[in-house]
Amino acid sequence: MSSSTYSSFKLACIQLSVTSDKNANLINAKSKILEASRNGAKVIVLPECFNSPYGTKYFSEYAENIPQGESVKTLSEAAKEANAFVVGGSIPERDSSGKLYNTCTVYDTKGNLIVKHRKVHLFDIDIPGIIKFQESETLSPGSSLTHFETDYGKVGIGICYDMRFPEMAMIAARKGCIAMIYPGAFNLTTGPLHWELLQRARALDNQFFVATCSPARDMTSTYHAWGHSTVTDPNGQIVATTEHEEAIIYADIVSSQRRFDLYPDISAHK
Ligand SMILES: NC(=O)CC(=O)C(=O)O
Repeated sequence: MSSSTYSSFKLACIQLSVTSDKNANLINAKSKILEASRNGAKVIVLPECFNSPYGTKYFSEYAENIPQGESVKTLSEAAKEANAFVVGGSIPERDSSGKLYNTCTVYDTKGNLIVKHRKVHLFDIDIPGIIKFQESETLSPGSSLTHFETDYGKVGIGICYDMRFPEMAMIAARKGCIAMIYPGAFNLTTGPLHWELLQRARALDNQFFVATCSPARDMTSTYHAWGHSTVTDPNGQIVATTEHEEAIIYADIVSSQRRFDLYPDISAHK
């Protein structure tokens, strides 16, 4: 399909309440996916670490093999029932050698797992007395960039900290993506500083939509997510956002007039 024939679609970001009960998280995620679909969403996004609390001490316990694990099964069923593309936030993944990753899985409208993205840039921060979080204590980084085709155009995927590295979004744009989607969980320190600024910058630089999807904030958990799931348009304007409670936000995404089918792939330039 050429980019000129792509149509617009409704995108939903589910700012999910995540608990320490994995099964409850999966049931809640599926029910919210079906709710978003009833409201017309055709691409539905979950937050970073949606089946587990976000914290290095939890990753091993909640990790699953992909595609054998129960989270893939639930999301596949949900995508099929919803007849929508599902960007499955992220889950801790354990590969066959025992390494752990922070991984996003994506499903088509038939429930097929079409692509997975392992977080490339691991979030290591140490601001003495304020926040210390070291994903690299337990996780390994992914080593590839990820894009997938929908009926509406190509979409790029990054996870949270990946948003701080502009090259990923730029390459996605040059490859013809109409949007970049970042499941993410900033926090009460970095959220107010950079969450909105980064996504507006990525959108404006690349003249495409950017969507971010956070877990809802839980002040009883060890990591306090910023929330504020947001969709930004190619002008850098916010078209949908929310505060920090559980919520679903919706935005209409329209494909751009740029003709990537006619331009050389400058990301391949040596
Ligand atoms: N959680 C992350 O990966 C990133 C983050 O919180 C930040 O960059 O700030």
